[in-house]
Amino acid sequence: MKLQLNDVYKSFGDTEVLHGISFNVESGKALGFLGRNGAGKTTTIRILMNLFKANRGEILLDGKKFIANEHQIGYLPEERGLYPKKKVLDQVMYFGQLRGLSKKQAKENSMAWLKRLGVEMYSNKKLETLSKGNQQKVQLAQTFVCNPDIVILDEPFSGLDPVNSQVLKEIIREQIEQKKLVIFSSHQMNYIEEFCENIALINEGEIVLKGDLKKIKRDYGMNRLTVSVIGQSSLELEKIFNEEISGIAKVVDNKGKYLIIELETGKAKQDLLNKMFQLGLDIERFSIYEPTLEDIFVKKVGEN
Ligand SMILES: Nc1ncnc2c1ncn2[C@@H]1O[C@H](COP(=O)(O)OP(=O)(O)OP(=O)(O)O)[C@@H](O)[C@H]1O
Repeated sequence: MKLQLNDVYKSFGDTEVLHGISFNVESGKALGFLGRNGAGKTTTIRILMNLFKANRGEILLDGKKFIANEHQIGYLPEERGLYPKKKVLDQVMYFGQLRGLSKKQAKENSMAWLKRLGVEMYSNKKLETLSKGNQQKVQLAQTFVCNPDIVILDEPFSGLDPVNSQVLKEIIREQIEQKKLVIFSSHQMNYIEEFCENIALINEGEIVLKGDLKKIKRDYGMNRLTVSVIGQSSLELEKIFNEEISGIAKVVDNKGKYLIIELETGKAKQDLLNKMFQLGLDIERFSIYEPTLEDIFVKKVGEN
């Protein structure tokens, strides 16, 4: 399956918040959808879910108009939508039935998911009596109860302790392996790096970066190296770079234990190595720099 958003616009009153965004999601390759607070992620997801109507643009699934109600979608919204006074099993089942499962199937699936998420012992308790993390797990059971083909997770790890995060990680990995179409929105970059082959970065209602995360990292790392030497602090080494190596490379960041440097245009790694040997520097570290997603995020949308 391939989901395509093409040139989607959305305004609230006179304020346009999405200015023509486009990106694709393919099954089996999770998409990390990220951006700063207020960038437009939730609005985009709500448009996908048909909770908001776009002013312009189209959403296609395998080339045909995408109508959310015609598909099994597991949506974990940012604002959690459960009933505090209702019993846990009843509300997960209710949602399953709402999505077309028979009562029997809904009960079976609900119990299986509550068990998988380690909250089956609360099935007859009112939701409001559960801890925040356990309520989150019930919400996750609801997300998966109808065995969705499309899974949209907005900050799914919020409130989960490390053990429960591990359980959820396994579930998400499974969903990806089962070739589900997964959209994962989070401010926690480490999770996006862990699961997502592709990313779409939205800033102030525009997609400013998208595509294969590995390739994006390679492109961002281009011409950058991490360097340290034995017997010199990173501050001392920074000074040497500024004073004696400036035509070959410049320091872009001092990480304390090492420097991130960028080769000047037309200069190669070998030029820098030669110069460092010439200066008698005892090289400890000299490797291609691979930026983290957080580095890329801050660089791309960190200003202002
Ligand atoms: N119902 C609404 N009415 C008016 N403006 C809205 C509405 N929903 C969202 N907005 C505005 O649209 C913009 C995008 O908001 P959105 O919730 O999509 O951001 P987000 O990327 O999900 O942010 P966060 O990471 O904080 O959840 C914001 O300026 C927000 O104030």
